Amino acid sequence: MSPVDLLFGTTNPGKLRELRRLVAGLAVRVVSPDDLGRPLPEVVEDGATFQANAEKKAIAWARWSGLHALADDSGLCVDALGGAPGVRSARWSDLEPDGPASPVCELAGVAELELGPVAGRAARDERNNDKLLAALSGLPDPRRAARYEAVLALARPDGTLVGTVTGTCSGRIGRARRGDGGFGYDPLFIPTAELQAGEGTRGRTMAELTPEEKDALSHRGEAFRRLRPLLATLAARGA
Ligand SMILES: O=c1[nH]c(=O)c2ncn([C@@H]3O[C@H](COP(=O)(O)OP(=O)(O)OP(=O)(O)O)[C@@H](O)[C@H]3O)c2[nH]1
Ligand SMILES: [Mg+2]
Repeated sequence: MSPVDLLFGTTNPGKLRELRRLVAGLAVRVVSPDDLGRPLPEVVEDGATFQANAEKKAIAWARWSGLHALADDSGLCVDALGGAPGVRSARWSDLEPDGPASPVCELAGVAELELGPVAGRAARDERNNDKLLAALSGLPDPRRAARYEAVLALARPDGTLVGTVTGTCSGRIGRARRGDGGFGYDPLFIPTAELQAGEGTRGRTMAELTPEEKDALSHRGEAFRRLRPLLATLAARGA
């Protein structure tokens, strides 16, 4: 039986890397928007919740591609910031242009234009992390609690929804970037499981974990494990 094609409707290479790992063992072939070689649809993420955005993206990508499509809307929610940045995590630092300049790019938004989408995203992640450190500056550990949330939505080619699943990962925001794995806020996010790893351990950030270690405890890994039975059924039916 040939694997079923599943479009992963994302513009985020970090998410795509993780999803390709997570489908291992399933008769599913992950197709990226770039694989289809057509101009990407503009999907405005104007939903107030991760679920609203994930479902909107999944439906739009399914209809655009004619394939089953999976979309992920996710983000970082910081207790001391009332749950911000939340659904605005990707572009948080662009929202108030007076955020601290990134070491990579002096002016907000210039990176995206001049360095291209990948370097632009890296520069934006740098600015987001600068802003997060500034926003929590001086707060003691107990006030630096945060959680990642991920919502995965699966849509049929006709744009109807198969299902939506969620995952979360609690942790704490560190005081300095550590590690070069993962993406986005990972260099500052210390999972609770790492903080409980034992007396005297400093707790590794998400970016210091191996990919497999991150998948085992991340919000995306948890959401995907809830999605797996739906994908197995899809694959068994040959979509
Ligand atoms: O360090 C991180 N490790 C993670 O595991 C993670 N998951 C989400 N995030 C942050 O939240 C935004 C999602 O925004 P988002 O869901 O709109 O995705 P995106 O805009 O990057 O791509 P797309 O899937 O929408 O095309 C991302 O950009 C990141 O800043 C993460 N940061
Ligand atoms: Mg997005």
